[in-house]
Amino acid sequence: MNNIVAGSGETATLFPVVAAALVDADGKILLQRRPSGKAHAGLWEFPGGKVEPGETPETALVRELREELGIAVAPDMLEPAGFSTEPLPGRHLLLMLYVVRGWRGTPVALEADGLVWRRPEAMGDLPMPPADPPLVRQLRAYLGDSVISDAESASGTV
Ligand SMILES: Nc1nc2c([nH]c(=O)n2[C@@H]2O[C@H](COP(=O)(O)OP(=O)(O)OP(=O)(O)O)[C@@H](O)[C@H]2O)c(=O)[nH]1
Repeated sequence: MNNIVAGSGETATLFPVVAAALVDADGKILLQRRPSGKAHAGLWEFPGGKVEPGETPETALVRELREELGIAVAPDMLEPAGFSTEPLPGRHLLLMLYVVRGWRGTPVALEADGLVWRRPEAMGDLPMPPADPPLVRQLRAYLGDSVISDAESASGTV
């Protein structure tokens, strides 16, 4: 079920990963630094991780945010906001990004090397894994659109 046909004609195993863009009251997004000893060590990423067998993307992300940051997120607070794909050795990454605007608790780096809050337009100077720049572009478009539609609904034009 999980095998896809890669462009070369070979098959690759799909590797589903979920990630969150936590948005604070100033419109800043939380990024975490991957620890040494892991793939992409030292790079900045959206918190999240693998979808384990038997999990939905949403249950996986709720679990990862609890494990990595110590926060509680209700599944209905996860807004699908974009995706990216990237070939990896022996498998193919499918990285799904959700916007999260509400959670309980204060994020703490329980697994990462550090945390930083950045506006999406200011993320360019942080080194990120190759799959992430497309997500940042989609995030900027998504948040820009939702800011516009929030303003329109507040002014009664929608
Ligand atoms: N959470 C997260 N993972 C990302 C991002 N971008 C990206 O390429 N990834 C990749 O997606 C995978 C995430 O899985 P993971 O964090 O659970 O895997 P891991 O290898 O660190 O953990 P493991 O030690 O349990 O195997 C890694 O290969 C990671 O490099 C991102 O923005 N957020």
